[in-house]
Amino acid sequence: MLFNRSKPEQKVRQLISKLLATAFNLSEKQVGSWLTISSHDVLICLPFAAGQLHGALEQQIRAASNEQNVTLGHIVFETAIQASPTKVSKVSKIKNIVAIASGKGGVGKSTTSVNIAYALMAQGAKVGLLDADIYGPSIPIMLGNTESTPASRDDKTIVPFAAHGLVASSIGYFVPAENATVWRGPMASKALEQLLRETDWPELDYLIVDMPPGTGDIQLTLAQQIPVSAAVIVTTPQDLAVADASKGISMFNKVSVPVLGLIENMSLYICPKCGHQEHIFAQNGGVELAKRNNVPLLGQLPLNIKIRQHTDSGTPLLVSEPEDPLSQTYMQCALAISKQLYLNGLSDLRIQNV
Ligand SMILES: Nc1ncnc2c1ncn2[C@@H]1O[C@H](COP(=O)(O)OP(=O)(O)OP(=O)(O)O)[C@@H](O)[C@H]1O
Repeated sequence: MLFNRSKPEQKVRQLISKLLATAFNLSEKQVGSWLTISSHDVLICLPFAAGQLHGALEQQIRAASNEQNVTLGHIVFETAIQASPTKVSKVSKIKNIVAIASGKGGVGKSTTSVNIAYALMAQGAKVGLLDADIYGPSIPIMLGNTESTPASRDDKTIVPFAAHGLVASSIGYFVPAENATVWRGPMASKALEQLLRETDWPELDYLIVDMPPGTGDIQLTLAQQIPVSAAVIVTTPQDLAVADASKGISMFNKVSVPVLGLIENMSLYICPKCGHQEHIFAQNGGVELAKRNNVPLLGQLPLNIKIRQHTDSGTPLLVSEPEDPLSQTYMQCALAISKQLYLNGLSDLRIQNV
């Protein structure tokens, strides 16, 4: 029979499906399509970036197969991220554009964008970073790339600059910060769209876009005219920032860009000498906002001098100290973003199939 799989193969499939379903809180049916089994060899093609878990998953699979006397050969993990649908036409070679936004300025949106970009890369995705913050393009400084100017190989497209393995570009090359205050939404979005479409990006799973802070005309036009797959909102826990972040969520809802969730930055300060914890910017503001809006809390980062020192000196934490617990927190946020975008795609499919 055409669909009759051999018994040992079926056993391997059942065992691995069960483990993956538990690990990612999905159904066995959902994870079943990730598996290709040939004889005793297994290829696991994950639809989101979860590189940090590959080793532990393999160990769990091998332990379970020993216990159940199931013979296993090679286990290979791959990352195969799908493109999500957008209203505006997509940029060639870029599967997903994820906007990182904040209602209020200075909450750590650029710092988060940079570290999330590296964390997604460390999780196994192909990632680029676009600095769209016309008011204060800080990405070149954070990537240690202040000297570079846009170059072109063919006088038509711009070559993005490379920084510690990441490709990036900045609107700051084209919009002098001192002029930004007089820019209107259509002007900013035109400049950004040109930069986006005329940059010679390599194949990317994700392009992270560091948006300008705020929820005004410029942000609304950018969110509408750029083919954004989804947005992530960064906030600090204090009331003022949370109120503005809430406006940010409403803005993306208005233009039907799904909000993947919230990252609460500067959640608390832990004294490195005595370990005392202080909620300098109030407590749980982001947590409550996420609950109120029924969006996931993707992660919480403390106020920590290492984050500032590394980012401000052009070697972000993920690059300089990838094993640091704070880097691991960024890794978990990156995994949550990637997985949430995948889950959004599943619910889109369900809607289309109704
Ligand atoms: N978790 C953190 N711990 C310590 N310092 C942080 C943290 N997050 C950000 N910072 C620091 O706070 C400052 C502001 O951060 P950043 O520039 O990322 O904010 P922003 O929201 O992008 O600002 P803007 O509104 O200007 O775009 C930077 O000096 C950065 O290094």
